[in-house]
Amino acid sequence: MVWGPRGGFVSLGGSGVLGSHPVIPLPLRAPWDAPHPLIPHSRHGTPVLPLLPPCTLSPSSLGGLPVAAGTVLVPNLLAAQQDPDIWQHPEVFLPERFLSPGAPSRSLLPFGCGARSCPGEGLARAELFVFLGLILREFRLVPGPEGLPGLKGSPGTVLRCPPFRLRMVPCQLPGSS
Ligand code: HEM
Repeated sequence: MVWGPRGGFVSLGGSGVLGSHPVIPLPLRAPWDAPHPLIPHSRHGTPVLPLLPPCTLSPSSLGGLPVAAGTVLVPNLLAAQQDPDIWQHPEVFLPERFLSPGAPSRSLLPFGCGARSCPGEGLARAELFVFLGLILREFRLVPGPEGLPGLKGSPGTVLRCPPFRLRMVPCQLPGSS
């Protein structure tokens, strides 16, 4: 999440763009002039849960193909979010991709979709916004000598970011002494 547009850093510490209240209110907008585009992107490209195996309870169809009851389907969210037909340069951290009017935001599926989509999505988004906002406001994030890890993630049941070192330098907010 410390990757900034085009591989640089996101660092808002000390800029005052996120206000100075102890708690960042949700309606507050990020400096890219749209509601926190970092949040969709923080899950874009590398969804936390890349593979989910639901099972059909009754006969159905998918893309015109019949699916028998009891079939285990494995939708690949990772592949969907890296589909080059929908996303330009899906491997690159580009939060501004969500700002343009025609942005394919509905193709972003970190929380799944349909009847079984994640019921915790609202809470997760709110938490991400508040905690990420606070961290970015209060600290300047400086990478260790090894630099930042790539954006691919370590495969497993959940897709994890490989370990890396980061220094969190407290920032002086404008107006505070
Ligand atoms: C960044 C955080 C989170 C991510 C990326 C995430 C992602 C997902 C995904 C992809 C699914 C499967 C959706 C599907 O099958 O189509 C799911 C299901 C679920 N999530 Fe989350 N989730 C997050 C946070 C949470 C939180 C905070 C809660 C609860 C407070 C939660 C509760 C659930 C539950 C109960 C299900 C199962 C829904 C069902 O099978 O009907 N999740 N989540």
